[in-house]
Amino acid sequence: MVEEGGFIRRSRRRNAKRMSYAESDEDVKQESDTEYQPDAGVKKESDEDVEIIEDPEIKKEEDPGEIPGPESKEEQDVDDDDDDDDKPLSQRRKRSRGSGSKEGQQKRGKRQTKKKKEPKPKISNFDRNTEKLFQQHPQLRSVFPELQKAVIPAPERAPQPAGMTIRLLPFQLEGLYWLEKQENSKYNGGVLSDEMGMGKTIQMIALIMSNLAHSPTLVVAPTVALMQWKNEIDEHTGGALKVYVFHGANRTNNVADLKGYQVVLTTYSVLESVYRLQAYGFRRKTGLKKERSVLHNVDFYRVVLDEAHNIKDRQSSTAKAVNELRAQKRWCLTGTPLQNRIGEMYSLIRFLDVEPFSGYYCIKCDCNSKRWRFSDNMHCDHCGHVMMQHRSFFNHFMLKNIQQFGAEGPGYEAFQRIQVLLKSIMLRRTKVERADDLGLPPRIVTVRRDYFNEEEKDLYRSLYTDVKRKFNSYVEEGVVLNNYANIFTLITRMRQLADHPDLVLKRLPGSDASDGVIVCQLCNDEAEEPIESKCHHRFCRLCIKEYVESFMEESQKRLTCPVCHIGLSIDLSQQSIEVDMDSFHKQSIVSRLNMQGTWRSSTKIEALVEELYNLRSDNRTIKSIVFSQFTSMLDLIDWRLKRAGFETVKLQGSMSPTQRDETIKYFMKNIRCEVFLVSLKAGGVALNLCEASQVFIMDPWWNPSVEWQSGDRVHRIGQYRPVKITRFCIEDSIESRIIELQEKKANMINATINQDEAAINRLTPGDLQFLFNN
Ligand SMILES: Nc1ncnc2c1ncn2[C@@H]1O[C@H](COP(=O)(O)OP(=O)(O)OP(=O)(O)O)[C@@H](O)[C@H]1O
Repeated sequence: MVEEGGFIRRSRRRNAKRMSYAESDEDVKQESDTEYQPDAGVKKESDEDVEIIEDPEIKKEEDPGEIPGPESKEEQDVDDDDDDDDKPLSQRRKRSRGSGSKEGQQKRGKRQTKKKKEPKPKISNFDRNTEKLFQQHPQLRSVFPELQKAVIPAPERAPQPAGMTIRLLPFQLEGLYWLEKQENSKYNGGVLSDEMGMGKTIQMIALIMSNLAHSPTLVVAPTVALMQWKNEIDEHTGGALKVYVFHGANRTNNVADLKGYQVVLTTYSVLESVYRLQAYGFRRKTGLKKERSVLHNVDFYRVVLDEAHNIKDRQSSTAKAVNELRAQKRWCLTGTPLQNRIGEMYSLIRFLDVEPFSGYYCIKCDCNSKRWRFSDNMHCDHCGHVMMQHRSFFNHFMLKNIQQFGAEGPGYEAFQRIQVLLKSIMLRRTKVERADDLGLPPRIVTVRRDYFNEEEKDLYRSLYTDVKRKFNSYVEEGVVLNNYANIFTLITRMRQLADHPDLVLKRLPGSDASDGVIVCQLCNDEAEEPIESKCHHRFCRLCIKEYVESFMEESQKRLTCPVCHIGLSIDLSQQSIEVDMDSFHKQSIVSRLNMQGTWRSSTKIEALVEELYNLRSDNRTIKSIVFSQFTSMLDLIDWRLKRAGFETVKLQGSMSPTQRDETIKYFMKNIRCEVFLVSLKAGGVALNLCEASQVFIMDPWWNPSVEWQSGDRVHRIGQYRPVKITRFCIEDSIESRIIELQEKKANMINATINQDEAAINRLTPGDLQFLFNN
């Protein structure tokens, strides 16, 4: 009876642990690299009677990448318990019986005395689990030793591919040699991670040209880069490559059509939307309807992901959509270094299908699989062992110890393993390393500091006093994080006021739709690339992304919607909401102001006008790019510059790829057009604007990488003039504190190896204190 009771208690304890595991797993899922709960809903373009379909997979898929370390008490106990699982019940009972009996106690006593004499060396849980993994999967033992031994061939130059009308630079020919070798290796692809603007596109086109028998190649790119790919291919391959742009309402739905092309170009959002319609369908009045995805039914030779960090969230529907593509060779292009973003790297490894790094392994049997499949939320579909007994190779050997120990001890070893893997699958060169090949002119960055005029100062002071009072009361009550949404919105208002008071005083009404215009609920501007949260609030993609990424709470559980303050759930990579053009009335701030009468410009806008006047010269046009995060600011600048006699063009997120392309071409080719106004939300990445040599950044932001990317639009191959980047800062406002904070964070990026970029982007309570501390 006692024995039975003991057994029953024991089994109950085990269940309790399973439960707490399931809970904690859910918790850590929130801590995944995107730090938000992906929203699975999406709407099919232009179908009014379409209902949102949930993605059942997203919720179901557990993420071993996020399992708490085996060092946690919970997991340690379960592992110990589960050693019994393979034994017959009678033996388990015997052990349990023995432990309660006199004989058992005597034995234990003996064991304890023995233990005192020769203490066993303590084995860490990591080592214990590693050994279990190796026992069941002996082939894993040699993975790292072999990688370490692998000979990385000395860089050689491939011949210039026939048919390419552009001469590849020496380091690009080396890149081509590496691409060819890598594609024919067991990895079937890899990551080309040259710094921005060094010609990753050109090198990939050269790879396609080097063997035209293999086709088609699918290139997935951000919308802003789509036409650039087409132009680069058309210009530099003398018509040798037939290109199909899979985008827009008239795209084909015939698989055979695509097979006739060497290159198919599409965007992440189109790919995600066609995949969703195929996998989950959409509801019409007549019932659930699924639609076959053309892109997922072609056997591509190769798939190239441009700006591959778009799939950094492996739980996002975009990552799922790319993983389901059929291709023999897989490539990722990204200009951002991977070493510092270990969690994000995993998503790329999964797309590249690098074995054994992308797989899951059972520590109880030889079961291994590419997918995490636990239909009953407890047992593996393949082997029946419980979740806890499965390990993600990448997570176990690389991620977990870094998360736990940083760059020390076992964390350092894990970091070394990552380096070894990257050596085999990634090529990265920097502009500094290849300065001789590139022949790039210098790049000078300056901060122009101005002071508010009296009227602006009064307005700013009253807003600031109010904000500081609120912030201090949150600090006193210890509720800073609970009020993060409020604080973030208030900082946005202060930044807008530093640009021009009208951005705050004349902003659009609080509702998220006004006259067909979607209004971002964070910046209160017309939303750029609008996306929607589960609670149905709409934001510019960039505004909400920055909001999510800046929140420092590790679990992200307390992150709330800035509007309704319930827990925020939003898929940052969802397709933008299409604006209904029939009911759309452009609500530019200019149309809401009396510009002819009493309107006053601002200190910052006048500072820009002064800079641009100083650039004017009689014998040549010096072209400039002006970046702002706020579209209304760009509207005001546009109006003011036109009055001052400057010809301008503007790039906004609401433009179609063709409109963007035409606007860029107009700026590049029209000698009279001096200023290009670019919304940071629309044109921060993947733009080639090297006709310009001056960059003006209107509103500083604490994430330095956004500004670096802006500068890289003009400091790239093809630039022959020195590039000057001017950052505007109103000295007596929050902007000067932001710049200081930015410098602090930039130093951190350089100083740490295990600091992921998300951490740098976060605004900790300490950072907030720093911002309000004047
Ligand atoms: N060998 C070359 N000769 C002349 N121009 C070149 C050469 N290689 C690249 N370029 C030009 O340099 C510019 C930058 O190249 P590309 O867009 O391929 O860079 P990238 O590394 O993909 O940049 P990003 O990371 O910003 O997307 C393009 O305009 C391209 O035409």
